[in-house]
Amino acid sequence: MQAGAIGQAGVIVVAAGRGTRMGTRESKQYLMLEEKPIIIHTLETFDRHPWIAEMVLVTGEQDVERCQSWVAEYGITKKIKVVPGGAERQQSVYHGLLHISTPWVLVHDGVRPFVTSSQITSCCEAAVHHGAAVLAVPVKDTVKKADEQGWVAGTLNRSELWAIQTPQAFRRDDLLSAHERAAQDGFIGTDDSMLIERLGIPVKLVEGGYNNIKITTPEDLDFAEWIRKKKHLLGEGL
Ligand SMILES: Nc1ccn([C@@H]2O[C@H](COP(=O)(O)OP(=O)(O)OP(=O)(O)O)[C@@H](O)[C@H]2O)c(=O)n1
Ligand SMILES: C[C@](O)(CO)[C@H](O)COP(=O)(O)O
Repeated sequence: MQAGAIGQAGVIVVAAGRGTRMGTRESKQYLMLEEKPIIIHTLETFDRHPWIAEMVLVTGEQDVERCQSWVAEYGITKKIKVVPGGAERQQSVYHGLLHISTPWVLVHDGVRPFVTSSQITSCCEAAVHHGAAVLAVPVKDTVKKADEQGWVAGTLNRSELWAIQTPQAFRRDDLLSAHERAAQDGFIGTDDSMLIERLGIPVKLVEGGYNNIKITTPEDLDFAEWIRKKKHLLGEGL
């Protein structure tokens, strides 16, 4: 394996959520953005990346078939499996992980379609160098803690705060152990790094981008349209 490069990695793209905060009838990962479902934009970026050897798309059980059709229709070229997920994001990642055979694995939210090829590269390089890596951006707002009555309970030191994104890259065996340990302990985390951190494995932060948004609420769709238009103006693909 070339120094600094991850060699051949697998990616788990999780897309089995219901999108309750978006509130649309169609799950947000299947909404159209520039005439393609959001999830296809996400898959295409990983499909084009030279270090990604295999992909696992985790969807709701009821969506496996239509996603398999889309993968063919939109010409995804890499080895890809579409598998059903679980009730929590964490379970969906675990279901996907059971189908990964590469020594390194990336986990990515299906609803982050603006991840770039160079962000994937940076995340992979940092993982190989440091053992585990996550994309993140410095927090721009002042962040306060609140008490239960809605009063300010303190102000956090912003210079220490990062908003965590995906992809997140780990050794496959570490991630498997981390998920098994979390399941034994009944621990549910909001990202995979939390599970890795519980094993005492250091995780390196890699600067991501403020455009690598997770499409979560309706206003994110407007922002996604704006990012798409801006990328066109700049002559960049999605
Ligand atoms: N059981 C779940 C829950 C979430 N996800 C995926 O994890 C990513 C990040 O989750 P989030 O934005 O919270 O998506 P939803 O769970 O769909 O949204 P909500 O919490 O508003 O219902 C999404 O790509 C989502 O499809 C998943 O694969 N399986
Ligand atoms: C993994 C993640 O995208 C990091 O920001 C995020 O935590 C997952 O989203 P959720 O809304 O907490 O499920």
